[in-house]
Amino acid sequence: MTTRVVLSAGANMDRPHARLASVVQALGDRLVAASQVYTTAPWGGVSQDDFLNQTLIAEGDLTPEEWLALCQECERAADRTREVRWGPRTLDVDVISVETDGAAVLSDDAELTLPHPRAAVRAFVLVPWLEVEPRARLWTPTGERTVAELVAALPAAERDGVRVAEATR
Ligand SMILES: Nc1ncnc2c1ncn2[C@@H]1O[C@H](COP(=O)(O)OP(=O)(O)OP(=O)(O)O)[C@@H](O)[C@H]1O
Ligand SMILES: Nc1nc2c(c(=O)[nH]1)N=C(CO)CN2
Repeated sequence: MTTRVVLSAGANMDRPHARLASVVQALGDRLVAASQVYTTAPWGGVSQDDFLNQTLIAEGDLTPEEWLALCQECERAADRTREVRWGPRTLDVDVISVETDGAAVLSDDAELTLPHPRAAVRAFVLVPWLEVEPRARLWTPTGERTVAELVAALPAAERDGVRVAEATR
């Protein structure tokens, strides 16, 4: 089964640029598009350093669960620990959406909820995604929306908190 996945990678501790690069490397030739790396204001109410975020699109013969496993393997390789919810992290890789034969996979399983239930309100996911896929669409509880519409609906302050990062290694 060939699937197409949208992933969101984020990091705000200990060499965040290199952490994002490790996800690109893990995807290898399955990577079909990578946004620029963005500096983003922390979302979720925890006071912490800005994040670096990148949205990645990949295709391959992986099930949705296998894409999640690949994301979690990247997090483990980055020594990711779970301490504070929405707090600082070396690397977080979320599965935003999965398509098979052009149709979105929908799941309300807590282990893998698809599309990602908070993607539609996260500027740090949507703005980089729009860069690489201007016609992208996302299922939300109120129906299918274009990512462009979702970005336009965000509070301006949240959109403005997402900026292309300076290239650093
Ligand atoms: N679409 C998804 N992508 C990634 N993880 C998911 C998804 N749906 C459910 N999960 C589950 O969420 C659990 C917690 O994930 P994680 O610790 O990365 O959350 P978080 O990054 O703190 O918060 P958020 O989920 O809001 O981004 C994981 O164990 C995973 O099984
Ligand atoms: N800007 C930004 N904020 C976040 C991020 C993230 O990747 N970027 N990840 C979080 C953990 O889910 C919580 N808050």
